[in-house]
Amino acid sequence: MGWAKWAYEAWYITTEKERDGDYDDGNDTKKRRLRRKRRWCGAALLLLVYRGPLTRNSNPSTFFSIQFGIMDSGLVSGQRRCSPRLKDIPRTKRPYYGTSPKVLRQNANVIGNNDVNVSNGGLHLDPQTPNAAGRYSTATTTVDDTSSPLDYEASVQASNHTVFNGSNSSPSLDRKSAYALVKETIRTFNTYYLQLVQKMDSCAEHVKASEQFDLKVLSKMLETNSIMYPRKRFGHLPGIDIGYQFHSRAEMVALGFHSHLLYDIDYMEEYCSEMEEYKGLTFPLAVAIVLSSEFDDPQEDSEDVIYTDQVGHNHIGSEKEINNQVVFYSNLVLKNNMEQSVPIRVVRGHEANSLHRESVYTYHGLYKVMESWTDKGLAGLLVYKFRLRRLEGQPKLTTNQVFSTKGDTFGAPSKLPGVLCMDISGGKEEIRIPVINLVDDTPFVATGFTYSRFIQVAENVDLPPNADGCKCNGNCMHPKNCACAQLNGSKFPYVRHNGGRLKKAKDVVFECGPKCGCGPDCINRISQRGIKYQLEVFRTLDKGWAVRTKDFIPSGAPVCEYIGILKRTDELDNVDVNDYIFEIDCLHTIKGIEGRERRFGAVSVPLCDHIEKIKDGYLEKTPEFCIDASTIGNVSRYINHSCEPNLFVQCILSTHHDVRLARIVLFAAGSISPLQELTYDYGYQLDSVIGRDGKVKEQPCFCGTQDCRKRLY
Ligand SMILES: C[S@@+](CC[C@H](N)C(=O)[O-])C[C@H]1O[C@@H](n2cnc3c(N)ncnc32)[C@H](O)[C@@H]1O
Repeated sequence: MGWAKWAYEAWYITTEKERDGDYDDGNDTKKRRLRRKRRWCGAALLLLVYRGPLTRNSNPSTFFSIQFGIMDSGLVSGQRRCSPRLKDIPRTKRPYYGTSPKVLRQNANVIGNNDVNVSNGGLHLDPQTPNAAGRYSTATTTVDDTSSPLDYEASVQASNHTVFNGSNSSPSLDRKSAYALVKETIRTFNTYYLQLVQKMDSCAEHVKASEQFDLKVLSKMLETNSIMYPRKRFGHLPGIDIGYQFHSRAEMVALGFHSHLLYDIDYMEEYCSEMEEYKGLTFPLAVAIVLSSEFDDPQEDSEDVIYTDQVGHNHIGSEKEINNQVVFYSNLVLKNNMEQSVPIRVVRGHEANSLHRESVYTYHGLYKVMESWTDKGLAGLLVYKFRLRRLEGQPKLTTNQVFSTKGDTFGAPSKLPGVLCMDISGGKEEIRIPVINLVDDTPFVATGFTYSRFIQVAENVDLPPNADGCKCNGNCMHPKNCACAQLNGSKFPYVRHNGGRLKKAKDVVFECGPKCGCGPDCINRISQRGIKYQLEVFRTLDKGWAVRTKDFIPSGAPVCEYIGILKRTDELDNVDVNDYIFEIDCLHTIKGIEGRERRFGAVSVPLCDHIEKIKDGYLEKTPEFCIDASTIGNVSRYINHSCEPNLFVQCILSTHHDVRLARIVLFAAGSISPLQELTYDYGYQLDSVIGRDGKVKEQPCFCGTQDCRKRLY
């Protein structure tokens, strides 16, 4: 560990120094030396992190390459939880609520799913294992037995329906496991990240330290066997479809999609040619390539890209000496891919132009290296260029994905086509919320509805008095001294990062309130600051109005509170249809009353004494109170349901401590890219909605996700 510490510190210090401008004296040699030093330190650290074999390459730009360690693949049957709400749904169709990645991985193995193939050396060409990857590979061998096992063009054609047409095919267990596992892996990554951020929260410049955090988080993921694809493999990775967006290079490493934080090309080394499944192939061979934002590619939307190694030259010999490029590592790798027709996963990165987002990387699909040639690069020196062409038969990226990839979110509302209202809040929110309809002629009618930022309370509801608060001054700093933090298990539930993020969903979050000594900037008041992301109400084809974000939203960030009139639920008994009711069922979900489940996965959080004391028998089957947003509300009334949502519901107590009247705040369940629709799980029990005629009402669900339960209620 001494080595790791040395490498980490050296890497950290050099990065800091460069950021602080310590080397910014116009001395290029000094800068180059610094970068090289940092690269060495980073590589050494990564090497230690991955604990894999070290191979020495002649090109300093790819001096070390990293192989993931092999994981064990013990066959242990994973259990899926089942509540009464889900009892009628076949086991394979039940929604996924966040079992640990480990259990999912075990499930994948138990069902013969080779999605996460950790035991056979990483290649998935076994015709006995029918999974997305298996079908793909099997198709290759059966379509044309004489073709190379890596003739991906044939396999793409043959497996079009199973691999690519996700939206049209019914969800299969293997696909579901892979998608769920991707989500869970990213969630684990975010959780570790936020835990680390919290540890560092007292450090002033922590916000900028994301690269160092990434390394630590990835090392923790390796320790806990949480990397989704720990072995490198060719072709598509199940669960990661074309158009999938990574929010950092580290996310790609966490998933095992591309295992370098720094280099463009991820490749398999020479020793792989000794493996049975790769017999006859010449290595090194690239598996994935990241075309970064600096990458100058004039043909952005074409099917071809021209790639030149970012380093561009071999820095062999003295520091100042820059040689012509020779066909070695990154170039050799691509040449090998070209000569053997082995396609490469291509990811394209773009700098963000919106709040809190650094970059986004979109998976564009499999590309084949078509040709290579030499050209004049910097100072007239020789560089190798490669033309990569997208394999045919792969779906095109949607407009949203392309826009999002470019960090472009359609510009100012006034310039947008189809704008029906410039600001639904009428100036009440700090950021305007436009309403847009690009799909049909439906006008936006807001008669009978008043926008409000704050909850209104019905006359027959008595709010409890404000609870005694903490005695902190200014900002609450030390959880041990803060009475509110103590209610949260002696920890602050939030970290300051990106304007405040909830570390993980809890049964209830106790925030500081009116009687607390702290001010509005206190870390324990994150949900009280109103909407800070650019949201947009838009028309959908089948779900009416919906809400999407124009900004990147980091996981755990508060998005909006469900606003409306706080009412007694029994008042609604005579109402026929009201689509805008939110039952405050915090206690019911915590205690599993009437089959209600905890809302955000199986995250086990200790119940605080206060809630523990409430006896189950005391609770009505239906929550006593609800928030009715039919006549008064905010943007959250337009947020639709999804069976795989990107928001989660968090109960929050910030004035009184009566959980039956808790505030309902929606938080980002993962990183949310611009232009994604915002959704949460309404959590209806099936057959729980009865019409006036006494018959069970059914509402089909159009969320369109892989694991859709098909009914809203
Ligand atoms: C709170 S409102 C959401 C906003 C609503 N779409 C609108 O146009 O005002 C809830 C209603 O939206 C529709 N809805 C929401 N999510 C849906 C989904 N996944 N599938 C079908 N309809 C949905 C249902 O009619 C539901 O009762």
